Amino acid sequence: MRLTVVVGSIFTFVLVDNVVSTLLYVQWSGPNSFLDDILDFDIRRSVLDLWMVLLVRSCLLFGASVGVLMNQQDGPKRVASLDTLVVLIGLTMLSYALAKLLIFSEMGALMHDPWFLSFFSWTCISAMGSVFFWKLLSNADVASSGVGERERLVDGGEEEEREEEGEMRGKEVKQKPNSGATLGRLLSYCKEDTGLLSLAFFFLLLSAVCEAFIPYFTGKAIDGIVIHKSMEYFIKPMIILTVLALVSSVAVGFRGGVFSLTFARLNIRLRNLLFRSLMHQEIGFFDANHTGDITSRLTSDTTQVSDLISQNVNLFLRSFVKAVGFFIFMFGMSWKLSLVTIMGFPYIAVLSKLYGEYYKKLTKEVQTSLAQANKVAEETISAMRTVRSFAGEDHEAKSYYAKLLEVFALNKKQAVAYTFFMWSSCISELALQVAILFYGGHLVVTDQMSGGTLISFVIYELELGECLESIASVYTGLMQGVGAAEKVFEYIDRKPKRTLDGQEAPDILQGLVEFKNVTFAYPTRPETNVLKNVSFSVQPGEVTALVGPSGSGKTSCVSLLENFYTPQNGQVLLDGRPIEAYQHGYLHSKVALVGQEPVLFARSVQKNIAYGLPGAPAEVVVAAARKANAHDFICSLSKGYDTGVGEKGTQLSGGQKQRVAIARALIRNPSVLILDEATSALDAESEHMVQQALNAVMENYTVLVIAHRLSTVQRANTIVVLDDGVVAEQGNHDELMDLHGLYYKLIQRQMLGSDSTTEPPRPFLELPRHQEEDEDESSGDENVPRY
Ligand SMILES: Nc1ncnc2c1ncn2[C@@H]1O[C@H](COP(=O)(O)OP(=O)(O)OP(=O)(O)O)[C@@H](O)[C@H]1O
Repeated sequence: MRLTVVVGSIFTFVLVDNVVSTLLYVQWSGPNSFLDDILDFDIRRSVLDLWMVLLVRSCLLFGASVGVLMNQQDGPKRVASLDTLVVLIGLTMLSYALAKLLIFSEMGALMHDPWFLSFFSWTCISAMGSVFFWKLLSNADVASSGVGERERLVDGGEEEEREEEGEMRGKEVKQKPNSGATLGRLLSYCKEDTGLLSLAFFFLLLSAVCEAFIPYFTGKAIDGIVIHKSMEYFIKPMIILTVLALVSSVAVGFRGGVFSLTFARLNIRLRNLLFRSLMHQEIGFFDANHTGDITSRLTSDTTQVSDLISQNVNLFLRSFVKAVGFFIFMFGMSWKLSLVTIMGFPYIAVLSKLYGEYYKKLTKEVQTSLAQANKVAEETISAMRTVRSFAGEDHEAKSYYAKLLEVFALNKKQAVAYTFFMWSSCISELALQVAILFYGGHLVVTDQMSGGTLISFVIYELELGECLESIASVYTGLMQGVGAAEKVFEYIDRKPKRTLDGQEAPDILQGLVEFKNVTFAYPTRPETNVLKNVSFSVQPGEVTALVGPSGSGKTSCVSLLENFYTPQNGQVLLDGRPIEAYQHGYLHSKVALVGQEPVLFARSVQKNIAYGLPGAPAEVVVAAARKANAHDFICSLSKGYDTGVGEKGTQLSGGQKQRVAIARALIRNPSVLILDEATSALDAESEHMVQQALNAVMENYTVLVIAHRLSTVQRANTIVVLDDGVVAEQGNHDELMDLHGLYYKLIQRQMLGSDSTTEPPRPFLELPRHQEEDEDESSGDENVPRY
């Protein structure tokens, strides 16, 4: 709402409040002058104090409104920061009015005076109204009020810039989620379980009603012995008590079981949604977020959500229904004592709210910190061989311990917060009990209540205290669950920055790849262009090689061709169409990649080869394996094609893995095959086996090959030399050698074995091309390819 409207409403409210309260006060005090009332003030007869309460709320609202009008930029924020204090003040005004009612009730006729009752009611309404208007002021729309528009525009502009910047850097721009909305959304995921939830609610009501009657009949049983001194009066309530206790126990069991079932289903739903959302995120998202963080949301956060929500919703409903039942009984027994009880509640509620919010903040921090620790553990364990080979065990253990200490520092904060919360909540409860006993004792002494009723009331009050304690702890637990849920929803709701919604799927694909003036920067490093105005093409049926020093951008070209990222400028075309115009599944069946370090899944060889093609016939798998020179070694494995390859394929050698990966690419019968350093990590024997497979493949496919070992690409139809993200040279081997440029230098360096980034060349690589050809011809080696 616009600030001017809010302030106008507040001024009107303050005016009306002053007029009405003063009129009611004057009506009550009659001919006595204001000064007499002050000088002769008696809390049991005067309502001057209620009028003073009016001054407090008027000053608060008036002062805050003027303050916000004078400082529209920060005013609403400052008002909002005092929200809880103002709620407390409002509650105190309300409690004071109730206390006044109780004091006047002691004076008999005074309480029934219509002017007093009107003044009392008006004070209660205005106390709540003040809190309402305060909230309105804290949320007022400063922007629309005209003044300060310029500042807002400047600020807004900056904000937009910051948002854009955030987007550019691949970071999320986060809005503070609303706890109520998150909880509502979680419950909406249980819609399908409405039947189960209704059943749980039925058992909940049944147990709560039974439990609500127990203190009442306990009081009856005590009255039977103390007042009636008769077994008959004692036994009857005892039998009812037993039946109530039995029914309530059975209902409690059913209720708990059904709730657990419902929330187990919620857990499954959340995980499923989250995993699906993750599967559709763009590759840049996985560059920017660590695997440990992501898996921690998928595992521990989702479990926390369902566990905490299940326990706490169960506890909250149970406590709430019981509390309502107890209240009804308590009001029936003594409205005066009930008012005393009511006065204490709001303070306990505010206390829990404050604690709950602080706890929620801490929980989020603990989870983030835990995810960091998990990240270290996961990274270390998955690279255990490297850690062992560098004797980094102790160092890694220390890093992990340091992360755990960070978690512990937060745990300490949680413990301190809990200690203070328990102190304050126990003390406030104790104060309430003392007040009840004190006032209850007075009521019994003045014959306004029987002793048995006081005992029942005290039992109810104790039970109510427990319910409220549960509700307070529920709030904390729920906030903890909501904190975890917000993190889960953040990923579920995340819209991928790149959608794979291309539709093209032509029947025939030539396999012509063109890079046209491509400039590209990774989303995590938007300021660094790793490819600059790169143009080259891969002709159908030919072998094109990408070479260049390490970090020159070869793999980045492959990533663009795989449609993992969008270039900032220029286009990557396949048969003349932009790569993103193709259907996702179609593109990856036509453009297949054998990566630097192929990743296999912990499944059988057969399933790895047929990955993404469920139901591929066995003979097709075998044919692909044969083409990849992998059939023989697969047959020699203990279970042949059904042999498991272990996590990431660790149970296979590097060369075997690579050949399975080649088979996985070939089974798709691709139009374009990308070989990214497919033999770089292999020993000579494995390389030979893989190279044999590749030689055969290269003759039959359009191939884009990247290799450090220049001998493997010398026979390519075209060699594109990249240098620091720029195409430095293009041509075939001879043309490039004649240029005496970068390619020539690379060849020279390799021949001399001085390129530190590569292995020393093997003997046959050292031969100049014509000599190599001569030797090839003379040796008649079938395996040396001619492209
Ligand atoms: N996911 C990424 N996020 C940010 N920067 C990246 C990412 N991958 C690579 N880079 C950077 O992009 C540049 C080009 O890397 P790229 O992997 O394409 O080079 P390359 O020529 O394939 O190198 P190599 O031969 O050593 O594999 C490098 O500076 C690298 O640091």
